[in-house]
Amino acid sequence: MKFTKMQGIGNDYVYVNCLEEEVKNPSEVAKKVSDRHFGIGSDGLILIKPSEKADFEMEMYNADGSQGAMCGNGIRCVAKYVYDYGLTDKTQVSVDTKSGIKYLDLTVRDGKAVEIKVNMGSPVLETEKIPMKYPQSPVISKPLNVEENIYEVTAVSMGNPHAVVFMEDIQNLDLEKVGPGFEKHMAFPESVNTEFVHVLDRNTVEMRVWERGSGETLACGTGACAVAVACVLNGYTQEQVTVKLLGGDLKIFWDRRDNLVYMTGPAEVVFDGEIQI
Ligand SMILES: N[C@H](CCC[C@H](N)C(=O)O)C(=O)O
Repeated sequence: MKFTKMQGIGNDYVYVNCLEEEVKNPSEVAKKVSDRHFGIGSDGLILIKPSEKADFEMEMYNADGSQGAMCGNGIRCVAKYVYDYGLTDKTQVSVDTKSGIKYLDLTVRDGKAVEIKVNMGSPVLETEKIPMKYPQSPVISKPLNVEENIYEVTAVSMGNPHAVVFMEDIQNLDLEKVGPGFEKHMAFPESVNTEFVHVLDRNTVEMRVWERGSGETLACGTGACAVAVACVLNGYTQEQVTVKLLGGDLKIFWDRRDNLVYMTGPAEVVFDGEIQI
């Protein structure tokens, strides 16, 4: 199987051009290629497929083989791949996903896409899903008991589920210990991606993420969008937010007039390869 390893601010996936390759059991392939010792090493597998509804289709699998509905860092890399590898000469590309068609604008320099802006669609506030101990007026964040510790959580969907937790110190957070308790919490029957956020100023936050199906990653594009929405709803930032992740920064803008979230960031090719799988 021919593949291209790519990364969006450190959120790295194995990409397969399914206009040329066939991947029979993508869930199993995702687990094998993601292994950082016995495989290629990645946060998961992303298939680039033809589409009747858009220019291309993105099918995404986490490292544990579970299928994700959307991947923000991944879709920027898909756009870069289809342009750089000559599948299209358009600098405005549409990509169908399990959470709908996304529209991307490519910035090209020396014939390569270097920055990609994605219309990530409209956020959905899902905090009401979290059971309240006492009935209160509708609130943006709700208490969630994780391993006997109470965390205030703002639940936002960007086509995939996110739980956003605000705290003063995320550097010393033991994510390996805390992350799984959120991921598998009964409040999220389809599991959840959890973002731990420290607000730096009205336009800047830093975050770490424990991703559903992949554990801690260096970045999460949909998560950064969910964080920006949660920051605005809780009154911490303005609608234009720079989200600083371990792997780099993403620029997020929530246009409240038409309720669309825009994410802008880089995408890089690491290497091309072939693997017997
Ligand atoms: N783990 C996520 C999919 C990958 C999302 C993330 N890598 C991004 O860039 O949005 C899920 O199962 O919903």
